[in-house]
Amino acid sequence: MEQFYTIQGEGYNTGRAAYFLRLGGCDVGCVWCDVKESWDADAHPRVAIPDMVAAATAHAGRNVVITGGEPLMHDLTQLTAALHAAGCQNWIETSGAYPLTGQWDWICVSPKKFKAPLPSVLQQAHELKIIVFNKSDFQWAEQHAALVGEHTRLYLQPEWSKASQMMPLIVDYVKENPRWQVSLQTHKYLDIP
Ligand SMILES: C[S@@+](CC[C@H](N)C(=O)[O-])C[C@H]1O[C@@H](n2cnc3c(N)ncnc32)[C@H](O)[C@@H]1O
Ligand SMILES: Nc1nc2[nH]cc(C(=O)O)c2c(=O)[nH]1
Ligand code: SF4
Ligand SMILES: [Mg+2]
Repeated sequence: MEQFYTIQGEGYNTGRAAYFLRLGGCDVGCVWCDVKESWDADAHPRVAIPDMVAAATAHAGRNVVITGGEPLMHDLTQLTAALHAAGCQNWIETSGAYPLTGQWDWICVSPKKFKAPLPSVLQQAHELKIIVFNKSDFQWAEQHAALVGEHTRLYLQPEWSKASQMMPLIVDYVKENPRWQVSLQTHKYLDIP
């Protein structure tokens, strides 16, 4: 759908330069999704893998974030192999609703109520990032934390439109439950892509 070189705004790798490949297509249907224009894969031009790799490696950074849309609706075997061959570190942003394909250096799973994550993807997550839209999401967060590995990093990220209401609850929760950390969509505060 789009490609851009920016700073990873969220989660464990926040603040690090990364080239984003946003792949079209998603059927998860989050009511608060901040890229609904990504949902229809056919609305976006197809780009060949060598062209994506060339664009990604035209910058100083070598970290590539593959996101969407839901990137795991595509078989990512060839794209990630080509990026690795070009010396890139491959990071994914996924809901976990589809089986994991490809070679990954960092896996961020952000599970959704609208389409459940697969246990096999949760078990491979380096990072679990829960979007907090209302109070009930803390209990829901714990249900998913029980399904990831013991070394998986746990993040609570406010849903953007609810951030001012949810941040005080997130702060209190992290102080009481220090295995969790705060994640903010810092790129939105920085006004960068
Ligand atoms: C747009 S999604 C694309 C990747 C994948 N479909 C997923 O949901 O993980 C990228 C990240 O943005 C988060 N996100 C989407 N809309 C958001 C919003 N309104 N507020 C906060 N985070 C949001 C998602 O939970 C996910 O972690
Ligand atoms: N800067 C920046 N960081 C991000 N981290 C995850 C994003 C996404 O939409 O997947 C995203 C994004 O859209 N921009
Ligand atoms: S799974 Fe990701 S891309 Fe799909 S609707 Fe939800 S937030 Fe948006
Ligand atoms: Mg985003």
